[in-house]
Amino acid sequence: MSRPGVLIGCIADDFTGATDIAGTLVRAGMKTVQTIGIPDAHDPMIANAEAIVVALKSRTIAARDAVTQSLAALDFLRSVGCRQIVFKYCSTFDSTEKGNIGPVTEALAKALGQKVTIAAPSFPANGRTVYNGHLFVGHVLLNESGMQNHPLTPMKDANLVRVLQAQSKGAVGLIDLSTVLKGAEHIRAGIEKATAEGVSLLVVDAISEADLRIIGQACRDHILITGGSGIALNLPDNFRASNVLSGVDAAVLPTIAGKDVVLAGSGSLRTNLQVARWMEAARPAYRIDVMKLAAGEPVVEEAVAFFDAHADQTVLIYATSPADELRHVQAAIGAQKAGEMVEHALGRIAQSLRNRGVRRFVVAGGETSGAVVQALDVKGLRIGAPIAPGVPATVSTDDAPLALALKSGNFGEVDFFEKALLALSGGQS
Ligand SMILES: Nc1ncnc2c1ncn2[C@@H]1O[C@H](COP(=O)(O)OP(=O)(O)OP(=O)(O)O)[C@@H](O)[C@H]1O
Ligand SMILES: O=C(O)[C@@H](O)C(=O)CO
Repeated sequence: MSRPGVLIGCIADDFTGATDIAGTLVRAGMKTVQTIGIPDAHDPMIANAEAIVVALKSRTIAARDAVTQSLAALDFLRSVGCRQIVFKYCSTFDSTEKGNIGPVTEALAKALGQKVTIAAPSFPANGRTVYNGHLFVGHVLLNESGMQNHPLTPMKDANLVRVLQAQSKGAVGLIDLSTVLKGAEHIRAGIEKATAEGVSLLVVDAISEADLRIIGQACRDHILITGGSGIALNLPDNFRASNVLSGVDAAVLPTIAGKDVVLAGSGSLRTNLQVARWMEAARPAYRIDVMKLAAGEPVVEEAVAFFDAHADQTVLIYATSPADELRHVQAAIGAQKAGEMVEHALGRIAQSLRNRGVRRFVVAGGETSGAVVQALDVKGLRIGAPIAPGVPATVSTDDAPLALALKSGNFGEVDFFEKALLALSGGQS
């Protein structure tokens, strides 16, 4: 069988979201590489890839910049021959007031000449389901799940048709669960009917992986699909059905020797619990005091000194704080500025620790992971086995490889940090 080249190209709006969908494609048997930003089309790291996930940090930037970056990623993916494009955003539909999911989807659809595009953020393995267009996290609506307090993208409305409509020029409609449950033909008919009625974006209900697989089948011929990582569950099978996948085991990574560290910049409820669990176990932890950081105090140097003082143990360095403390800091400094300062500090800390022999990084938070990975000048990631749903182990593609676990804020059980450290050191998680 001759190699078909790259089949699926994903544009992810943050780095942990990128590893999430890359992990899904790997588990489905696709040789997948994650690039940090847009690489050169001749970069050797993409040589044998069947899927490429371009990780952008475009979730919280201005909509026009997110559009420009996403179109550049699309150009790259098309230049290497991708047959299907997935725009991957958060399963909690994280968006700023002015976007960016609507503007980016519409720009990609226009560039690809696609009339109607689905939006399917469901991720049932992590409790995110969509029913009658409303996004639930576990048993509660999105806007009651803690996401209403998100530091950068507070989600105050669970009705995704309304949220997406507010961000989009075209009309937004819904393919509801009763249609999804009737099967792929009915979904296709629903999409055709909506298109005829002038709808160009369709939120699609899904409450199980089976639903997402059927939606994936129904959209087999869509050149652009958007959603959470769950929408990719069936895409490799669509290609497998046409016998164009190599079938090589995609998930074996080398073990990386060296020191390790946990860096947490997520403000999510789950990361707060994971940090609390670390403290309960009386493991060493340094808290980044954002007010001190803002006052120009040497917080980065202190964090590194703390690491040095605990050289024989694994250290957690965190800015994660409960919602009320976060609000206090944001009121004093501004949410955007506080976020950037914390990200910059964690990036500098990561650089110093790498110079001290750290080779394995567990990072919590999408924006935070973006900042850390960029500070470490990582260009690409090979994707390994899952540590938790949505979080695979990864190893960077450079000559001096690093092992990284990039965790979305709300992912992983309370003992995720311990599990990830074990998995990255070559143990079983
Ligand atoms: N104590 C703090 N005060 C103010 N801002 C903070 C604080 N701690 C973290 N931040 C900022 O909050 C933002 C958290 O976003 P990040 O994407 O890293 O985590 P998350 O939103 O929980 O995760 P995800 O996007 O993966 O769901 C970052 O910009 C981070 O720098
Ligand atoms: O879809 C998700 O929930 C994650 O991959 C993510 O993008 C969170 O930042």
